[in-house]
Amino acid sequence: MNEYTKTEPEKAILVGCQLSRQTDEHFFYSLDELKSLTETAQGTVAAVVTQKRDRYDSATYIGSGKIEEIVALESELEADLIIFNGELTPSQNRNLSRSLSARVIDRTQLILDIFAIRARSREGKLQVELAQLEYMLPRLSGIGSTMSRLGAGIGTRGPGETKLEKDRRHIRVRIHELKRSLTQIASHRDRHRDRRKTAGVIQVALVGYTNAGKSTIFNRLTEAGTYEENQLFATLDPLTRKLKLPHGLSVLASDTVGFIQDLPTSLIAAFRSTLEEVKEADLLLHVIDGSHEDRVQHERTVNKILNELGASSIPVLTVFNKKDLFAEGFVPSGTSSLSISALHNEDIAILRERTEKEIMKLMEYYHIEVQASDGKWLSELKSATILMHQSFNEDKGVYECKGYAPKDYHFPKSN
Ligand SMILES: Nc1nc2c(ncn2[C@@H]2O[C@H](COP(=O)(O)OP(=O)(O)OP(=O)(O)O)[C@@H](O)[C@H]2O)c(=O)[nH]1
Repeated sequence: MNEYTKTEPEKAILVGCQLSRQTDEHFFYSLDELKSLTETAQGTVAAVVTQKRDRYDSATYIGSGKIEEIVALESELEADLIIFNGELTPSQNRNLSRSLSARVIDRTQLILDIFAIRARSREGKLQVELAQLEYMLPRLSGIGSTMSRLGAGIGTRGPGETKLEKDRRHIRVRIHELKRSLTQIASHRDRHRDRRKTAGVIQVALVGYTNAGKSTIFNRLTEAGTYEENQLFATLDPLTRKLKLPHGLSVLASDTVGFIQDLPTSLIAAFRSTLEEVKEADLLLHVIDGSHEDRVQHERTVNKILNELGASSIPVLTVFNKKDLFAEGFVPSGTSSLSISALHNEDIAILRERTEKEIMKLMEYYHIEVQASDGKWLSELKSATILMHQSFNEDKGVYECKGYAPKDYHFPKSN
């Protein structure tokens, strides 16, 4: 529960408009997704209304006959809000709000709302607030009082609602402030990223469709190794933590925002900097809810977004999660994949091992001898490489060490 959660779920009517150029598959998947998104935002779906058109009505998005149908439905079902499965222009929103008594929101506002509930890092929260305000600004005038501020239910919640003022001037000032803070956070993050790169720290990013279980896996993978005194790890965003691999090497793991189909453009822009982490990653763990009937579309959606981000060449380990809920007989295929349940410790251990194996593929095998007197070097190898094997060679008086090291790793000089 969070402070924006209402105890009574709001009743929503969903409205979809299928254009002639849109396939049934895409349209109904997108509508199904809108249903899940509504539920994620703690609403219930009371009815779904659809219409086929050649193009959206420029004044009201859908035709007047459909609006009358919705007017009748909203009073019959006592709906609290009408959610349109698209992006309404400011004037469409105004006109629809005049005809309908329930609150009108669109897909973008719904998604922004979910992001507002879920944003965890300070940067994420500020970005959602900025995207909400920028979306709201042109839609302010002439809208009923419930729409003119955040915090009035689904589609209106946000991390900064207490600071918001109704009037545009205040919003513009706040937008300016948010942009400044975000620039500072971004440059701070860039500096850290550079330091991490220079230090050769390997980075893993968890990506996946919303609700796939990324955060659950992330927390379990990293719980043993949160913050260390080590400077490199000390002041990171809370969504990047240390992940210790079975042979002792520590890498950095980042949790990312959940992906959604047709992510509104304003949000892609807002989250671009957070998603930079994805581009910088050496390995992606693509988490898929294997128990979800739409898992194939989910996987496609995520791959499409990765492609758009320019991250499609990064090696991926596909993690089919929620094995405990898989349909009978479902066995995911794919060479670089595994099935787990994030709720089972033994599966998390298997994932950790598998992640280490994938990271080894990015490294170079080494076999070296370390002088017995050179203990410092040995401990350096343990912490900076995957040291698979070490044994003492009595004849030579050296340790034989075998393992995998980052490609640009500089082996320390022996005494
Ligand atoms: N039964 C079952 N539930 C799981 C498993 N993994 C995660 N869950 C649940 O699935 C829900 C979503 O998990 P999260 O970890 O929040 O998912 P996420 O991918 O981070 O979601 P976003 O924040 O939307 O990106 C939570 O209720 C988890 O408890 C699993 O292996 N089995």
